[in-house]
Amino acid sequence: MTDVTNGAANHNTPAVLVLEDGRMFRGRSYGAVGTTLGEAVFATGMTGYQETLTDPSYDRQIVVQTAPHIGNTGVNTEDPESRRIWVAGYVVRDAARRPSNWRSEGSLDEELARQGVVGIQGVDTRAITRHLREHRTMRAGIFSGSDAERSDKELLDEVLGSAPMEGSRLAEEVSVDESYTVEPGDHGWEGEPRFTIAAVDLGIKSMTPHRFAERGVRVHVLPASSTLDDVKAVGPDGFFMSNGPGDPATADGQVALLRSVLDEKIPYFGICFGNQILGRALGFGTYKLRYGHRGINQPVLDRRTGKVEITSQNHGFAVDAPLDGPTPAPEERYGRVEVSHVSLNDQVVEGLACLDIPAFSVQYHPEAAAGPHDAAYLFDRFIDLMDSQKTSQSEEAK
Ligand SMILES: NC(=O)CC[C@H](N)C(=O)O
Repeated sequence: MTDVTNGAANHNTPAVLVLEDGRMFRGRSYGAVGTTLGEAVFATGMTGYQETLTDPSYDRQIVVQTAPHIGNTGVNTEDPESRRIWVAGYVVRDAARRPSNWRSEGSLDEELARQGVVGIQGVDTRAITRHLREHRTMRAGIFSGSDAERSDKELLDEVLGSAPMEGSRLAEEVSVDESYTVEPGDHGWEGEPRFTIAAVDLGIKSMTPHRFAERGVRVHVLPASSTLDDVKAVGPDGFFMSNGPGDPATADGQVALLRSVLDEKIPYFGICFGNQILGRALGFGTYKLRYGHRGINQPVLDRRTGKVEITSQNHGFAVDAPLDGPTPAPEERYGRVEVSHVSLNDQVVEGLACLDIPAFSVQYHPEAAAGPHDAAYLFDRFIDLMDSQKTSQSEEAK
């Protein structure tokens, strides 16, 4: 929830970050002035703040940047990953006073103010991060201007009255209302599209359809509430579910949709929320991590190849699946499944691969915006999966 009471920030305007356990960090306003509430999380990316801010998976989250200097390259119109900034609030140590970059079209401070995003600067982000890491991510508020002058108790009560992330259903809030198509020809692909997929937007980042399109895949992006008929209407060779905000335990509609798609033997690839939905469709549970994984420097082991990837991540929940070997999926009709990828920081499940149906997913972000490109091979793996499914279906038809 954001309540902006007056205009752009003046850098001497007081601001305070209040955590739900009563810890307070006083600083100065950044971006819009007013009040905002959300879940405080930390992100460890050294670069790519525009991609972070515009990632719809950050809806309702107050993002603390561990990189101390933010805003130095300004903002441009090329890097956003969606139509707007989604973070509920923004916490930085040292905000750049003046942007300097050949692509810069304006200052981050002004852009945050223009979009009504309340932030705070001049706080000890290292101390905040350590606190969240030791205690867990928690509800928080940023209060600036006259709102920062209210009593500590009033501010804390407001934070304690806000909704927790557990149980939040947010994908519908950030998804598109109308479907649209991303054409390979608009992304450098020459010739006819090779495949067509239906991609459900649960908070999709624009780089994801781009990565498909540049490989010759036509992408029909569909709203979060789409049905099996909507999916089949585009004649898909494959099905995709995107990243997105909120608690995967609330995504019953999408779990039911994915099950019906898997029952049709349409190849599936999921990213992040799409990985959690595959986990649930197979019958596993999900749970909230203590402080999550957010940043563009997260090491993951591909257990099939033994290779380590440095990945971009943004998740607060994870799939609860057994790490040892292929196991039968709790939903028996889907056969065996294995945890294909695992976090090298804490052994959290980072990928699932089905052995008896054409479906796999990862918890991290191979679209790499921002972030390293190590995991781009996953888009090719999905193309190979669609290819072999098409071949085996045409052989069956003979
Ligand atoms: N980026 C994502 O898709 C995040 C998925 C889910 N909202 C989580 O926090 O774990």
